[in-house]
Formats: sequence, C-alpha cells, structure tokens
Amino acid sequence: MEKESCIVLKHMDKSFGKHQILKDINIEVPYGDIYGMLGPSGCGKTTTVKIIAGISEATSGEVLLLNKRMPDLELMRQVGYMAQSDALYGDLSARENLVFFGQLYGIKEAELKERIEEVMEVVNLSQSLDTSVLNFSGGMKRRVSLAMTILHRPKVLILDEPTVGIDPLLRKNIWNELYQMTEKGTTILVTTHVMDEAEKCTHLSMMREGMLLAKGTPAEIQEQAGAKNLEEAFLYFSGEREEGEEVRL
Ligand SMILES: Nc1ncnc2c1ncn2[C@@H]1O[C@H](COP(=O)(O)OP(=O)(O)OP(=O)(O)O)[C@@H](O)[C@H]1O
Repeated sequence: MEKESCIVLKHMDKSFGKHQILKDINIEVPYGDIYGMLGPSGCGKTTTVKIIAGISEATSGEVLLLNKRMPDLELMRQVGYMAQSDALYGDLSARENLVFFGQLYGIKEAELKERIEEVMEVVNLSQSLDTSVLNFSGGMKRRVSLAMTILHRPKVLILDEPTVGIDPLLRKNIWNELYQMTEKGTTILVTTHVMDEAEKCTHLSMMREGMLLAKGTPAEIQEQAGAKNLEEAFLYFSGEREEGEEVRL
C-alpha cells in the first residue's frame, strides 16, 4: 500500500479580502522529504507555509498534516516553524531564549539543559550560549532561531528562508543536519528563492503569482523543461504556462 503523505494540500485557495493570493494549490509532501517551495518574492510561499503550520487558515480547500486537518492546536505542537524574521528576546542570552521556549513546550529541566547544548552545537554556536542575543549578527540570530525550532524534536519542520544571511560553510553544515534529521524521520518543508538551495531538496514546487508552475524532483523539473538548471527551468515554466494551467510531472 502506498504510504500516506505527511503534508497534503488539495485545491487550496487563500484570499485577503478581495485579493486572491493562492490559487488552487495541490501539494503532497512524502514523509522524510526535504520539500522545497521555490519562487520569487511575493509569490505566496510564506502564506502557504503559514497555512500548513496552522498559523493562518486557507479560504478554501483541504490542508492535512500527519493525516489530520489543519489548523489544530494539538498538531501545532508537532511542528517546528521558523519564520522569516527572528522572534528572539534581544535582552536575553541564547540559552535564556531557548530555556523560555523549551519550557513553553513542557520539556523537563534536565532534558532541556542537554538538548539546548545539542541544538546549539548543530548551529555551531556553543561558544555563544551565554551571550546576549542583542550582540549577535543577523546570521547568528538566524541560527539561534533554527536551534529553537528544532529544540522540541518536531515531526515536521517548516523553515521559511532558513539560511538567509548564513555563510556558505555553515549553510552546508545546516543542510547536512537537515538531511540527518530526515533520516531520523523528520519531514522538512523549506521555502527559498535561491536555486542552489532548491537543488538540495528531494522534491520541489515552483511557484509564481500564487500558482504552482511545476512539481517534482529537481532533476525531473529540469528534464521536463529541457533545461540545464533550475533557473532555466523556472524561466521555461514561467513563459510556457497557459493561464491557470499547472505543469504536472
Ligand atoms: N496579511 C496579509 N494581508 C494582505 N496581503 C497579504 C498578507 N500577507 C501576505 N499578503 C500578500 O500576499 C502575497 C504573497 O506574500 P508572501 O509573503 O506569501 O510571499 P512570499 O513568496 O513568501 O514572498 P517573500 O519571499 O518576499 O516573503 C503578497 O502580495 C503579499 O503582499
């Protein structure tokens, strides 16, 4: 029997007032995937992932996470959501931020202490555990946010532009860590507007103006477009698509 998908969007629409932002979005994210949503600024990536995370609600259509309908407060505990802007308390240290967040999730004191050290190692910030976040660079804050997102070992990780402002070497480390997390069963959804990050995903959706242009593995998308790389493929699908038509792979 075919395994159910971790995230399913069926005919999902989203409007703000009279303005329709997302149009008939259909996506299935397999368990253990690193699924990428690729598209230019303003195409609707954040709106999509916020609906999946249960922070926002679709106007119509179906949104299933772990086979249950979203939004659902209990399900939200299984999700780690990292927004584009960092939600950190500047006057607290990294450790204090993590303790606060871990307590919200009900992680017991001894486990929390150990886990904080683990996650800060993942993002290569062990040396800065007790430094006030005010003194962190943008990239360091991004890394603390990532550490916070994975602290409670969520089954599903939703990362909105996770590596913006992070240098190439550390970006590589973070991607390695994401791969390892999928091997342990985590499913990861990541938004990006950077092609080389999209190439690292197991599956991808290409988006433009609130619609899906193409879906598949990066190789399938390139092949379908007859393109040398994802950038060319994106341009191909942007130009070739008839109004409202989704390219199926
Ligand atoms: N709360 C809101 N009310 C009205 N319009 C909104 C709201 N949130 C987003 N939008 C609009 O929805 C569209 C898609 O925005 P969204 O943030 O989802 O795009 P994005 O692809 O994530 O872009 P970026 O990478 O720049 O964040 C934009 O036109 C934006 O102005």
